[in-house]
Amino acid sequence: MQRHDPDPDPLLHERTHLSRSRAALRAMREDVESLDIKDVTANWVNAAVLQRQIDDRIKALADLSHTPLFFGRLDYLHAPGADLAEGAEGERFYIGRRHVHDADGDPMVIDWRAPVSQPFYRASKKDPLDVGLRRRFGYTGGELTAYEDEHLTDPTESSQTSKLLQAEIERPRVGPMRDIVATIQPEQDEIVRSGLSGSVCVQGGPGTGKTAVGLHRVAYLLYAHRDRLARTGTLVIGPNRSFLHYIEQVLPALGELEVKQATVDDLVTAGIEVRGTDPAESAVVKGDARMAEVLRRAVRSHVTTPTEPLVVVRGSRRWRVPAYELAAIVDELRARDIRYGAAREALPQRIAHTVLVRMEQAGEAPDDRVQDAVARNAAVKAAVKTIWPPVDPAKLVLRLLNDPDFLAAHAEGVLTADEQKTILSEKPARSVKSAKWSAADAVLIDEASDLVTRTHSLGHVVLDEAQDLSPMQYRAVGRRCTTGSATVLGDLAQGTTPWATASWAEALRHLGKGEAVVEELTAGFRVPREVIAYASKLLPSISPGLAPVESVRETPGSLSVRESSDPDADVVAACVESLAHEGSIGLIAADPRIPVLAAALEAAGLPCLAPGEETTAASRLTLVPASLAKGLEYDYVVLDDPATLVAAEPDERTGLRRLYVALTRAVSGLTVIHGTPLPPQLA
Ligand SMILES: Nc1ncnc2c1ncn2[C@@H]1O[C@H](COP(=O)(O)OP(=O)(O)OP(=O)(O)O)[C@@H](O)[C@H]1O
Repeated sequence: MQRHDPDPDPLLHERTHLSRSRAALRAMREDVESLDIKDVTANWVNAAVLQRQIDDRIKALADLSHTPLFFGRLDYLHAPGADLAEGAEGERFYIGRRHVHDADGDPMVIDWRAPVSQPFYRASKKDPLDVGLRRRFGYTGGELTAYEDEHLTDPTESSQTSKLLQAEIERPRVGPMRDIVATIQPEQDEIVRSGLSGSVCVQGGPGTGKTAVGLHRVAYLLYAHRDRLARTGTLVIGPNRSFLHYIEQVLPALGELEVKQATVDDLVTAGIEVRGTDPAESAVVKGDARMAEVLRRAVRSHVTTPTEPLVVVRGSRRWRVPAYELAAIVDELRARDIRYGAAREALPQRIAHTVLVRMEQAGEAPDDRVQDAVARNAAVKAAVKTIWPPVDPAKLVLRLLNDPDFLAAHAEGVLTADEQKTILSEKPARSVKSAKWSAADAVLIDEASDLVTRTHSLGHVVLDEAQDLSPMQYRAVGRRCTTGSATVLGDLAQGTTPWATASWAEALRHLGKGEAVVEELTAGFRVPREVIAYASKLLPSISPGLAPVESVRETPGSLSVRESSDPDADVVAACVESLAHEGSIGLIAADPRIPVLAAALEAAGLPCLAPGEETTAASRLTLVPASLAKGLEYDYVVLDDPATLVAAEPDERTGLRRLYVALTRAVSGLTVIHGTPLPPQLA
């Protein structure tokens, strides 16, 4: 494909640009390293802050030998508009992970997130976006070794799938998740670059790049709205620790070190310890959005209408506020859309104001200080304590779950009698401390806390594996981005909780982002065609109406399904067989099978890791309980008995969905070993 290029040795030319860019990056780093802040900072706090910023900047300017400085080049037909381009006078741009400039400030490498880089991801023969040539670079061990050209305006050149993209997708997966900056696809790029103000929801089957897209979107938003998001903060929410560990390197590799990660449980368990679990039926009711109304009523039930007048003594005078006037103040505060705690704080001032009016009517001239003093008066404080008492969210939830009458009073017409019975504790705890709180209880406490004091909202939240959240969990996440936006990622077919999301529209409503656009990703970058076709046989049973993923990869021989009369031995043998290949291996099994298989592997002298432990070239086999497989991937997967995996779940649909997740973790090959008959859907 080099026929259009007049350059006699393009590769040499590009390598020269690479080494010059590297030198320029080194010079940029040295500039920062040589900054002397002694003279510019007046105090040690400023010095420490500045030093930290400098250290971060130095880290961000590191030249990582295994991540190429640039991966693409765009030759524009015309110089892009000066307002758009980082280097408007040039027509050729090298696209990389970060911006690099030479001593004169001219760009050597353009950040992939800059507007001028966008055509690298979006330009096509149909719409070349003024790009004459798009070049992709291939690297081997940090060396630039190949390039691939597309002449977008040349009608004689036929479109082909990029071999470099293909190679990137097929590269063995050892270690944590990698970034995909070099190969983001057009439909993914649209999501990555959608604006900060709007929320986006992405429905996509296994391996369509939802997690990758969500993480790159954060990196993009931080680039495009750095100041705003530095103030308001960003957060990535994932299903569990091992998953978060798996993805934690992606953003730092893109130069973003400030993004926090958490599970939903992490967010809501501040101050209490989760030691209990709920049976499914009660967790479903506790996770139902109607609980928000029960809690709202319970919190507000603490407010009482005053029946006694209030008498404030100041000096020799007594000021009397009649009960009906106090009641009017309370009614007005009740009607306002403010938090319980905020209203409670406003109440003494309102009462004091009424007293002040009385004083003025009596010819006094009280000022603000008098109002403050009245608000702090013991009689006023005592009245406020009776009328609008403090509410402890955990105590409130404890009482709802322990006291049938209290629950009935607030759940009347909201929860049925049976539902109320379901969530009442069997062994009522005496105190918040001794209670065996469950994860669902923690979410209730979080909701109650928000009714009392507004939860702090972040600038942007990415919610991964969203399909597993209960409505109450969506609400908990939603209140952490009320003033910001969200990226919601999930797959309805992979929902394995009893309260799994059935429709995105409804989930987004619970999240408070009903206006979010739902996008769909359908191209699969992980699972080979044969394997995804096999797994997709489950779709009609687990998520009728969802289209199967279109794998971009043909890998003949990637699926092997074997019946076995000695499954433990055959599973071990399949692991040994997989280990003969390069890359990571995951042995996925029903959770109850894990101890047996761990023993079998040990007896065979095969050491294995737990999910979340990083695979390395030396230690590549992970034993994965099916319950933790979500979101993860392995080059080769050995799947232990599907029917057992299905049977380990509370119902068939959940079992088949869990199986769908397990069947879709493989990048290069899947071996299914079954000692019992396969579920009929797979037969
Ligand atoms: N454009 C791309 N170029 C290269 N690799 C990609 C691209 N998009 C996705 N991938 C790779 O495909 C794999 C699957 O991506 P990812 O884990 O983000 O998918 P997912 O939709 O979140 O899957 P799941 O539903 O199973 O959680 C990852 O290894 C990811 O790096």
